[in-house]
Amino acid sequence: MPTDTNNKPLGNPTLHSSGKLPATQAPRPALAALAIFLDLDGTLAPIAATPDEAHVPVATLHLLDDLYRASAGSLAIVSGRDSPDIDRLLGPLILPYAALHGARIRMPDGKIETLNVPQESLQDISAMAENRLRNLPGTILERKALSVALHYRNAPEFEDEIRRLAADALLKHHSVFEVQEGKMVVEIKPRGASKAKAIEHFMGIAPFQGRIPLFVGDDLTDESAFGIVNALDGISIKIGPGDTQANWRLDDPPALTAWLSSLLAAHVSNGGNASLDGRHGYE
Ligand SMILES: O=P(O)(O)OC[C@H]1O[C@H](O[C@H]2O[C@H](CO)[C@@H](O)[C@H](O)[C@H]2O)[C@H](O)[C@@H](O)[C@@H]1O
Repeated sequence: MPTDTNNKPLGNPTLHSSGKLPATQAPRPALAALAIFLDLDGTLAPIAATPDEAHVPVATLHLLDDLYRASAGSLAIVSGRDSPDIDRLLGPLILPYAALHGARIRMPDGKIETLNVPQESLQDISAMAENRLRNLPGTILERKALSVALHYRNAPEFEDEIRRLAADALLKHHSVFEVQEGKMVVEIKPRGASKAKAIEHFMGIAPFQGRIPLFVGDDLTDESAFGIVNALDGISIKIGPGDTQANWRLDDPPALTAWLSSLLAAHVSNGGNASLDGRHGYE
């Protein structure tokens, strides 16, 4: 039975139409006890027609800043995006992150750890993708430091072609790369990199260590993270519809910001403040 911040049962939860409980009825640990991990696209930034058009609303940036402080820095972004994109989308905030599906991590002290990936293989895949996508108008090739994303949101008729392209690319490079499907996208990412491993890594270090992990995501790449968070007795929340192993669900990014704001409000009404000396842009 879910409980509130005082461990009181919340009563009879009503199932979300999807068969998952709405996260409004999830346990609500104090922010000081939480390790907060948030996906970016589809979770903080509403899905847009192209990667460049996505943005995080300003009110969400302020909320993240407050949560970061109130949780004493125990908040990280866990995304498939490349690292410069994460900083651009969240600017002026500079937050710990796992970028590129966990292949690159910025630790709480600012140090960056990157998986070793053979650049020749990546270039080979990129060149092949560029060549074949030329014949698929409306598709987008997103080149990232350690992966490539093949987008078909604006050309759904090429979904099968894109899947074939990714499979062909892996014929030669499957020992170091693997396919990650997502929302109207097929990505070729470093084999073994995962959001689950990134969260495990963060959970082994301060200030995350010893806290209850919370992860919120919306997409297939988030499923491994839901799995590890469940295994650690944390709180896993899926944004939007679709099968998931997350334990809770919220409808969309505004529902998430409302829920996170309520955690912050409980923190403030319990006498908490948001006090971490600022590397952030909102002083
Ligand atoms: O792990 P995430 O932070 O959710 O990133 C996953 C991928 O998100 C981006 O693509 C998705 O969002 C785009 C903008 O809304 C949308 O146009 C696209 O269809 C989605 O698949 C991003 O471009 C990828 O690099 C991320 O891996």
